[in-house]
Amino acid sequence: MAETGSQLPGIVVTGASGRMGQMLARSVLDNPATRLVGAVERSGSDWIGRDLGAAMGGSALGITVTDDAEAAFAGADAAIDFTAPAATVDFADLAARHGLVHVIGTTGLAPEDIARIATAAKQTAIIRAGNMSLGVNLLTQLTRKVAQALDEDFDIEIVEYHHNRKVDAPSGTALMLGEAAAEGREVSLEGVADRGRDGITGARERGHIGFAAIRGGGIIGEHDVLFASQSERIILRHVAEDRTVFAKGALKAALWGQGKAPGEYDMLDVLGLND
Ligand SMILES: NC(=O)C1=CN([C@@H]2O[C@H](COP(=O)(O)OP(=O)(O)OC[C@H]3O[C@@H](n4cnc5c(N)ncnc54)[C@H](OP(=O)(O)O)[C@@H]3O)[C@@H](O)[C@H]2O)C=CC1
Ligand SMILES: O=C(O)C1=N[C@H](C(=O)O)C[C@H](O)C1
Repeated sequence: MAETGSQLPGIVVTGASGRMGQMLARSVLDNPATRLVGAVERSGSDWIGRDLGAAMGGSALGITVTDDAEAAFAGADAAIDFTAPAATVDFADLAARHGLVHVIGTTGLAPEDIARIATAAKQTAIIRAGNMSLGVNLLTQLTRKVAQALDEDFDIEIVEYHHNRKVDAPSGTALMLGEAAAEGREVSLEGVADRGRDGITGARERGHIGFAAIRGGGIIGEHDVLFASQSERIILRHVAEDRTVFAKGALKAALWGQGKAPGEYDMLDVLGLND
């Protein structure tokens, strides 16, 4: 039976004034299978109290941007959250209390943030990924397979490129790719990651996985996984041409999560790429 407007999953977007927040709000509004039911910003933002559509430079939508996340979450089926770590852990608690699906795109989470999210996921479905695009999630699988096939004669280096407003490094995507490479090699990433080189570093250690972060202009997000031996190089590369790839994945996750048991999920679960 076709769903009527009020039965479609209602979605709240947090960080609504942000680069991803605006992209997500537009994607929810454009998707005939979803309803936008709330837009949350941090207290003090000059978007609070304004109509979201007008604040985004278009016509009014009848949705007022609020800092009352509690009220916004109470009436929703899912929250899509691309904000900042301190906000995301609070939103996870809130999602758990209201039993709504929490889709987390926020990166730069510390181990204690991830532990708090895991606690919240005992009460509701939480889907989290450092990159929600189909391409990057496929790339993690390829990276794992290539790392498995090659021995430590091949040095693995992950190079990420982002815009000059990005606040965390390595990117969430770079860490996903690093985890995939470490998994392929059957080692713990923590034990082999080189997350920044400066000065007299000594020669590269065999078996380590290196990370390098480039920040410049408006680069949306590009990632290279380099496998380099003395005589050949393989480079796996993903380029995000625009932010719709992330929003599309997040929306897919919000819909996929409806009716799922409490727990932690990732985009491989959503995309059916777990093998
Ligand atoms: N997983 C993925 O596929 C992707 C992940 N990201 C990640 O998403 C996050 C956001 O990226 P981006 O949109 O570029 O960043 P922006 O800085 O443009 O947006 C973040 C927004 O969150 C808001 N915010 C901060 N704290 C709160 C709070 N307590 N309550 C409500 N809103 C809050 C910010 O408000 P203010 O500016 O006023 O502080 C801002 O509007 C980053 O961690 C980024 O790495 C980005 C793209 C893809
Ligand atoms: O901050 C961004 O912009 C992005 N962040 C994510 C990350 O940290 O990998 C995903 C994407 O690359 C864009």
